[in-house]
Amino acid sequence: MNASAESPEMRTTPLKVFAPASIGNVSVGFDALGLALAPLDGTLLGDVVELRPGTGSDWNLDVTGPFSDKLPPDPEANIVTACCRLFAETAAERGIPVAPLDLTLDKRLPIGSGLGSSASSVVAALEGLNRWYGNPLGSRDLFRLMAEAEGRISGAVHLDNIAPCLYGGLRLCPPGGQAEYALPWPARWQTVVCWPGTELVTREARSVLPESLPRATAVQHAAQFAQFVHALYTGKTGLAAASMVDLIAEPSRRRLLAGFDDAREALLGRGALTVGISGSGPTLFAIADDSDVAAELAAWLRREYCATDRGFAHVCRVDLGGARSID
Ligand SMILES: Nc1ncnc2c1ncn2[C@@H]1O[C@H](COP(=O)(O)OP(=O)(O)O)[C@@H](O)[C@H]1O
Ligand SMILES: N[C@@H](CCOP(=O)(O)O)C(=O)O
Repeated sequence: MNASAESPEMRTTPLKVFAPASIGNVSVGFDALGLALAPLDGTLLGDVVELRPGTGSDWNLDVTGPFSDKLPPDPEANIVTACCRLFAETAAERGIPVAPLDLTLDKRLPIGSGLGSSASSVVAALEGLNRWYGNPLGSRDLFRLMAEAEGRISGAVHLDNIAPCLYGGLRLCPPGGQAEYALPWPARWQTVVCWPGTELVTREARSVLPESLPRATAVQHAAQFAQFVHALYTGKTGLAAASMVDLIAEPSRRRLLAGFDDAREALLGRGALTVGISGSGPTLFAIADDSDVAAELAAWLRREYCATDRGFAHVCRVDLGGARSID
């Protein structure tokens, strides 16, 4: 923890908290597995929330950054303001009064991208608020608030972005509870993510999913999930990659992602170990165990999968730090 040494009442220096981008679902493990990402070139891929002493009687939010123009202009419609109010209510229920602050959201992740954009704002805001006030909420309560805030925006509570974004790494977060567990991730693997520059709102991408699945599909997914976890723990990276098959969301969602099928074929032909939809899309991810291959996949994606000049591709390692203070 990097909390400032100033006491909460006396704090005058701004506090900035960064929360990384994440892939929810790694093809296998729909709603139950998520991976935090850090671009190898040092790009800060995630949102930053800065907190300062309040200058008014209510919370005050400014939004800056490359994707600020895509957010609703009304601060009340921003999930960061909702997080402030949720935090204040929860603290008040525990007899801890909190004075409103001035905040700035540096919106660095595209909205509706499949990179856990709303989770990144939620985690940076709530982690920042808790640090600012001297950590009045325990980690379970804080995690619960983050889940609630993310659920409000994406249409369902799913922890597969919140957990990796907060704690880093690959996290297993069984739906329906608050538990989450760290899983190993192969050190040699590089994850290439490409956001094509278009938007796909999570709520809509969830609405195309089937309500129920055939028994054979459920059995196959459970087996593949178990095989994936076994392969990670035993270092069988080939088996792990082969287990990354999306039987739940991809069959319904791939038609929402222009060029996804062609991209997968091209990337597998260029040495990708596996290719999938990041979160609810339209970001695509591919895994490679060789730097040259990863760089070639990223170059191909920039050329062929990006649909607007705002799109990007990054070669990433796993982010093991999760949410953290930055200068
Ligand atoms: N700080 C924020 N970050 C991201 N989205 C926000 C934020 N505040 C409000 N929103 C709204 O929440 C919705 C998030 O859409 P969603 O598809 O869930 O994003 P993502 O999948 O990238 O997390 C959008 O309608 C967006 O306008
Ligand atoms: N498991 C969720 C993940 C959504 O991630 P996002 O980055 O698109 O918000 C899903 O697949 O719906």
